[in-house]
Amino acid sequence: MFGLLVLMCFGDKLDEKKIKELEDVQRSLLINSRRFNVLNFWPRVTKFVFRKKWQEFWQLRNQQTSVYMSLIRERRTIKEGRLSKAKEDHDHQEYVLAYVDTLFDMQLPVEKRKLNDHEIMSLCTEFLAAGTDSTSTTLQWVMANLVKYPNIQAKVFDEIKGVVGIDYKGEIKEDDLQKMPYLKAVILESLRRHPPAHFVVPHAVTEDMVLNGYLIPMNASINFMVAEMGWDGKVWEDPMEFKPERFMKKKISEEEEEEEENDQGKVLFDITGSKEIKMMPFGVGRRICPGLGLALLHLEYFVANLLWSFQWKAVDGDEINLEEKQEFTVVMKIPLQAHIIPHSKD
Ligand code: HEM
Repeated sequence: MFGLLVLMCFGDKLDEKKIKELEDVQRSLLINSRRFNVLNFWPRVTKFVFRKKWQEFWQLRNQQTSVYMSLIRERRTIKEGRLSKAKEDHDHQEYVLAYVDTLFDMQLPVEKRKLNDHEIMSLCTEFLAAGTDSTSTTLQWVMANLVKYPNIQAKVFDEIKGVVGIDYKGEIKEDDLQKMPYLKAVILESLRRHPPAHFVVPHAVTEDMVLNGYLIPMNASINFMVAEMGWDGKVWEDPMEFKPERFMKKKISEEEEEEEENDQGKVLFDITGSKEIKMMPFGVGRRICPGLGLALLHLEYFVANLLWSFQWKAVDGDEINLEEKQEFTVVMKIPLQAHIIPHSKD
């Protein structure tokens, strides 16, 4: 997942060694983020009290800056080179835009200036940190449930088979995924039952306000019980059960409205919460996760291809344990172990 996002962030011409360096420094910062949190309080004082911790922090931070800066500069040179070559050759060969390219061109509307390299680094760090663990943790939860419930796994496999045909030996493509509502329902059910973030990023209001009779003071840190919302028995039937069917539109009788016919068997759920909020694994409103569409696409793509290539089985005598553990995201306490057996499609 990290490799894929690095590719989307910095484009295709990357040195493997640099990707590895980037991964190492990003992981160290993530793992140590809770330890370093204390440095946010009274930096003037903690500079002396936690001198060693500050040194450690700055060492990692300098390492991070050096790796990111060289990647940013390299990409800028590649971009400028390719664009001027394309002009010279009147060559309209497609240039695949990377996330960082969009930042080079961005103009801040109020300050009327471009982003500097440190701001670009900060946004690239956010892109990689926010998108990697959240998606890979969710993927692990989805696969764990598919191993635990072989009947659900078989249903997804049958759906894929129905779309591509049993003789198909290639990769499941993005267009095929649009025709797999049950697969989408499995992913939504996993996000409801095992959201990788049990809270969103803290929010605040810019002036005092009263909501449902409660005073929300200006600048108070506000958060939402994301996991509890998805497990609320007043909203969800058997909330702790893994039932993807709850996201499928119920089949209706033939006599019912003809216009509803097209919706039968489809997933009809608004994950953005624009009409009502029954769960919010990506947050809702203005600060909703901007990677939502990308995350769902990646999850559907990986799950479909992992199931199309292999049958996933529990290791003999092993119960799939769905206990949770808080790391950067909420992960499986005992990571998934499974036997994978290639499907014979001959
Ligand atoms: C299953 C995968 C993911 C989940 C569950 C998830 C969840 C979330 C949540 C709960 C928030 C905070 C929303 C709030 O504060 O109200 C968030 C923010 C964010 N996410 Fe995701 N995310 C996922 C994947 C991704 C991906 C793939 C990317 C980009 C590559 C991404 C980029 C971001 C960014 C940049 C923010 C901060 C937005 C802001 O500050 O306004 N996320 N995400």
